[in-house]
Amino acid sequence: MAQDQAKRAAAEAALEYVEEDAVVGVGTGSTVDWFIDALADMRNRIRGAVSSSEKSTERLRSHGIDVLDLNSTGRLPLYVDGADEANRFLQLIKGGGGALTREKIVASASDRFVCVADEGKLVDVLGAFPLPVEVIPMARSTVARELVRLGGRPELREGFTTDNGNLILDVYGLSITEPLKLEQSLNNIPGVVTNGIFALRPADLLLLGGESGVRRLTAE
Ligand SMILES: O=C(CO)[C@H](O)[C@H](O)COP(=O)(O)O
Repeated sequence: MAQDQAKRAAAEAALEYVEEDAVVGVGTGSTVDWFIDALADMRNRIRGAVSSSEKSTERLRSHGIDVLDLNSTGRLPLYVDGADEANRFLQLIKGGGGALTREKIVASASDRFVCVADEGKLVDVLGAFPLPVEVIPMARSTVARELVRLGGRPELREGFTTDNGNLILDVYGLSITEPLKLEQSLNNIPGVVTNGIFALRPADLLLLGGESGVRRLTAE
């Protein structure tokens, strides 16, 4: 099964978790694009969506789905998003698309986080995928030096600005054996807005598309 079809199958399987009349939290990325396209068929049965990026907002609106402000919705019953890597505790690396900050905000405001991905995203140890870190522009160098001190090799994502007007450092060479601890340490570096480890708020359910259909994983 091609990777794209695996993503599509996982994304469409997430529809069954969408409740009538709900506001749905929507992530960002190619897998989520499939979810948005599928959600379009339910647009008259949901109240709308809270989006995690300008890109997803545009796609939601193109399907006639209302995009609501998180400040006016309160907590959300469901957040659906992709991942760059997931381990068996459903801790994730996210931010390949650079939307990690808003993704983390919407995930933390949601009662249930359903992560949709192709099975190639499941790993034993997080970190083969370079860890995205969103930084305030003036802190780029100081944060980069601190990331080197922690054992990583940060690289500026050239020509990229986040929806929040910040930069992304992609950190290579980290073997993330203690995701919770590293997420918290990175949060403490002045100038770091968000890091792409989702361990403080992991996914609740992982839908993995692959050859044999869609596997449903909950945390071990
Ligand atoms: O975190 C993300 C965007 O910031 C995406 O969810 C992640 O990069 C996965 O993307 P895709 O579904 O295209 O493989």
